[in-house]
Amino acid sequence: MKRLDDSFRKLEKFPTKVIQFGEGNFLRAFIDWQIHQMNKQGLFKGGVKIVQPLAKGMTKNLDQQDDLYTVLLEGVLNGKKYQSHEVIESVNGTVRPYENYAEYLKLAEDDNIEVIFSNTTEAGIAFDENDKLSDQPQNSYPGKLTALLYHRFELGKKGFHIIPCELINHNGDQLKKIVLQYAELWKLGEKFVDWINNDNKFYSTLVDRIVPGYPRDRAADLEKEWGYLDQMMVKTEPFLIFVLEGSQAINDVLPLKEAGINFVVTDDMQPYRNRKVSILNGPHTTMSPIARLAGIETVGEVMKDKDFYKFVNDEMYQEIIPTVALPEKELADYAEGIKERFENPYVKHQLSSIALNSISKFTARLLPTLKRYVAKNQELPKRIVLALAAYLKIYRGQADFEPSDTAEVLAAFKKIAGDENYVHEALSNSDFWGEDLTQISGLEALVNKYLTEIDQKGTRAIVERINAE
Ligand SMILES: NC(=O)c1ccc[n+]([C@@H]2O[C@H](COP(=O)([O-])OP(=O)(O)OC[C@H]3O[C@@H](n4cnc5c(N)ncnc54)[C@H](O)[C@@H]3O)[C@@H](O)[C@H]2O)c1
Ligand SMILES: O=P(O)(O)OC[C@@H](O)[C@@H](O)[C@H](O)[C@H](O)CO
Repeated sequence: MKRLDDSFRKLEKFPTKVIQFGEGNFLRAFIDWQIHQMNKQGLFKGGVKIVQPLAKGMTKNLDQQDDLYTVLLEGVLNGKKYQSHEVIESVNGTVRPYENYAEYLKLAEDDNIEVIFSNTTEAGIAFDENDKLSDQPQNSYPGKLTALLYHRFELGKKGFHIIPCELINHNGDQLKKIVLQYAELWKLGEKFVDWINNDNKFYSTLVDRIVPGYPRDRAADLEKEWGYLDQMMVKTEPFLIFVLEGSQAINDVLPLKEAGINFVVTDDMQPYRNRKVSILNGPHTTMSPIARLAGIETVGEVMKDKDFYKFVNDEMYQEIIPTVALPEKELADYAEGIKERFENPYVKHQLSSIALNSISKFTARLLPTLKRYVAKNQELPKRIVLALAAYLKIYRGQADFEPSDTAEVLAAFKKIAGDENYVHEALSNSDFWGEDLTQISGLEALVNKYLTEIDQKGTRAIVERINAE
C-alpha cells in the first residue's frame, strides 16, 4: 500500500509562519488541525515548522510521509455524530536541534515567522541552571527558545507572538519568567530584556480537546479503508476550546474565530480554567476511585450505568456548578457538553489512567470546590467526600488494584496504613493536601463513616443511597 506523500496535497504549500515546539499527538490534532482549517478557507496562508524538543521523537516518521498525517475525528458534539478523517497539510517540515543546531537557529532569520506554539507537557516549561547559550542545543525548552530569541534580537528583527499550550496555570507568564531568568544567567543585556518585554508577546492559554492519539487497535483497518499507510494518524474528539488571555489584536494574526473555530480571546482566562478544572476534571477525579472500587473500568461505562450517571450528574449540578462564579446557564450548557464528551462511544478513557497522581489531583481539582461548597452551605458535599474516602481506602492498599502516585506519596501512605487513626493521620498530613483537612468541620467523621460503609457494603450501595437522598 502507498504511503502518504506530497501527491495527497490539495492545497499549495504556504510559507512558514509558525514555529511549533513539540510534535506530539495533542498539537497535531489541535494547533496543526486548526491551522489547516484556516488554510482551507484561505484565511491564514501559513505553514508550520515543527521543532523536536527532545533528542528522541517522532519527527522523522512525519518526514517519511512528507509531513502529512491524518486526523480521525470521532464523537458526538451538540447531539451530532461525527466520524470523519482528513489529511492535515499545515506542516511544512521538521527541525531536530540535537542533529542540526544551525538549522534550528536559522529559524530566527525568517521574517515570515510570527507565531511560536508549544506543548512540551507540564514538565517542559522548566529552568535548567546548567543550560548555556553556547550549548548546541540547550537541554530545556525555555533554554532553546531563549537562544532562538537572542539570535533574532541580534539580527535586529521583530519579535514573536509566543503561545504555550502546556496545561499549567499562567503558562505564558511562566515561560516568559524563565526566558528572563536565562537572559540574566547568560548576561544577555538590558537591551535584550527590553526587546523581550516590548517586541514579543507571551500569552497564557487554556486548551481543551481529548486526543486519545494513535488508534492502535484499528489502525490497520483504517489504512485498508483509506487506501494508504499512515504511521502518524491521530484520533481526536470533535470538541475543542482554545482560550487565550490577551488583546483582541491576536485575531488579526490568527483568524481562528473567522474560520469558525471555538477560539476565545479574553482579558481573564481564570473563569474558563476554573470551569474546566472543576466541571470536567473534578467529576473525572470523583468517579475514578468510586467506580473502580465498584469494578467499572472506563468513563464511558460510568456514564452508561444509571446509578453512576445520576451520581455524576448530581455532583455536577448540586456540588460543583453552584460554586463556580460564572452564569449558571453557561455552566449548565458546559456541563451538558462534558457529559456528551464523557459518553463518547469512540473513546475508551480508562479510569486507571485518570487515577495517576490522584492525591495532587484531588487537591487541585476537588478540594477548592469542597471548600467553596462548605463556605456557601455550611455542610459537606457528600459525593466529593465519598471520593476522598474511596481514595483513602485505595491508598491504604485495600483495593484489588494498586494506587499509582509519586514515590513520596506512596511511601507516606505506607507508613500510616496500619495506624488505628489512619483517617486522622492521612487527613492531617499537609504534604498531601497543602493543608490540614481535619480542620474542615465534620470532614474526618464523614470520611470515617463512608470508609466503614465501603468496607461493609461497597461503593455502589452508597452511590444508590446518596442518589435517593
Ligand atoms: N492528549 C490529550 O487528550 C490532551 C488534552 C489536553 C492536554 N494534553 C496535554 O498535552 C501534553 C502532551 O500530550 P500529547 O498527547 O501530545 O503527548 P505526546 O506524548 O504525544 O507528546 C509529548 C510531546 O512533549 C514533548 N516533551 C515531553 N517531555 C518533554 C520535556 N521534558 N521537554 C520538552 N519537551 C518534552 C515530546 O517531545 C512530544 O513532542 C500533556 O501534558 C497532556 O497533559 C493532552
Ligand atoms: O490528563 P490528566 O492525567 O492530567 O487528567 C486526566 C483527565 O481528567 C484529563 O486528561 C482530561 O480528559 C483532559 O484534561 C481534557 O482536556
